[in-house]
Amino acid sequence: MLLEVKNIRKSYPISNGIFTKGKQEVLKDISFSIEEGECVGIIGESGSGKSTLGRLILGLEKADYGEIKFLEKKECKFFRKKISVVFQDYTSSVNPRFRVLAIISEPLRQTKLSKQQRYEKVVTLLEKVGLNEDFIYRFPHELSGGQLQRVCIARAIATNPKFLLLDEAVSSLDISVQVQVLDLLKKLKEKEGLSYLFITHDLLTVTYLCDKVLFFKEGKIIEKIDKITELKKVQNEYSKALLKVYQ
Ligand SMILES: Nc1ncnc2c1ncn2[C@@H]1O[C@H](COP(=O)(O)OP(=O)(O)OP(=O)(O)O)[C@@H](O)[C@H]1O
Repeated sequence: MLLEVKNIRKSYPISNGIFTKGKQEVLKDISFSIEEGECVGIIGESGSGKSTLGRLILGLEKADYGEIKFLEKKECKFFRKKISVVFQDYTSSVNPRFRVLAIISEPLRQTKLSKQQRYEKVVTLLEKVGLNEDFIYRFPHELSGGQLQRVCIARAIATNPKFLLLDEAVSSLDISVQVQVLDLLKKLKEKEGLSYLFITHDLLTVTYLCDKVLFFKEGKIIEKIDKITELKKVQNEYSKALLKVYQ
C-alpha cells in the first residue's frame, strides 16, 4: 500500500465576516487507500470536499481527526517529498514571466545539477510529456492550453515523485486535448510506475484513466468501485444518476 487515508474529518468555521456562527463539516469520516502504480478517481459534485481532501493529503492543511499515512518502507518520513500536484488552472500555476526552462527546473533548484545538466534534464522532461527542445525558451503565453498543462506535468514529475495528485488537471482543456493529456498520464503511470489520485467532476475522464473510483457526496464517500470495469454495477442513486449522464 502506498497511501492510507483513515477516518478523516475536516470542518471550517462559518462566519458572517465578523462572528463565527458554527462549523461546516466538509469531510465526514473519509477512509480509502491507494496501492503502488494505481490510479484512484474521486468524482463528486462541486463543493463535495474533493479539493479539501487533496489539500490535506498534500499537507497544506491539517485534518481535525484521522490519519493520512504514506507507507513506503523505511522512507515514510520523507515521503511527502515524493508527492507532486497538477492543478486545473495551469495559467495561474506558472509565473507568466518565466520561460519553460525556468518553470520546469524550478523544483530542481535544490539539487546539485549544473546549469548544463539542468538544461538537459528539462529537455528529457519535455520529451517525456511529448514536447521538444524548441519549447524551452518560450513563455507561457506562447503555448496552447494543452502544451502548458504538459509543461506543468513535466514540472510535477521533475523530482521523480511516486505519487501525483491531479486536481481537475484536464477539466479546462478541449475534449481532444483532454484525451491527449490523459493518454500522456496513462503512459507516465505505466513507464514511471506513478500512482495517481485523480480528482474530477467528469466521469468520462475517470473511466479513461482510473483503476478504482470513489463517489463523493456532501463530504462522504457514498460508493466505492474497486474495478473500473464494474462501474455499471453502482448501487447508489447518486452514482447511478452520474452514470446516466454519460450513457
Ligand atoms: N478555507 C475554507 N474555509 C471555509 N470553507 C471552505 C474552505 N475551503 C473549502 N471550503 C468549503 O468546503 C466545501 C468543500 O469545498 P471543496 O473545494 O473541497 O469542494 P470540491 O468538491 O473540490 O468542489 P469543486 O469541484 O467546485 O472544486 C465547500 O462548501 C467550500 O465552500
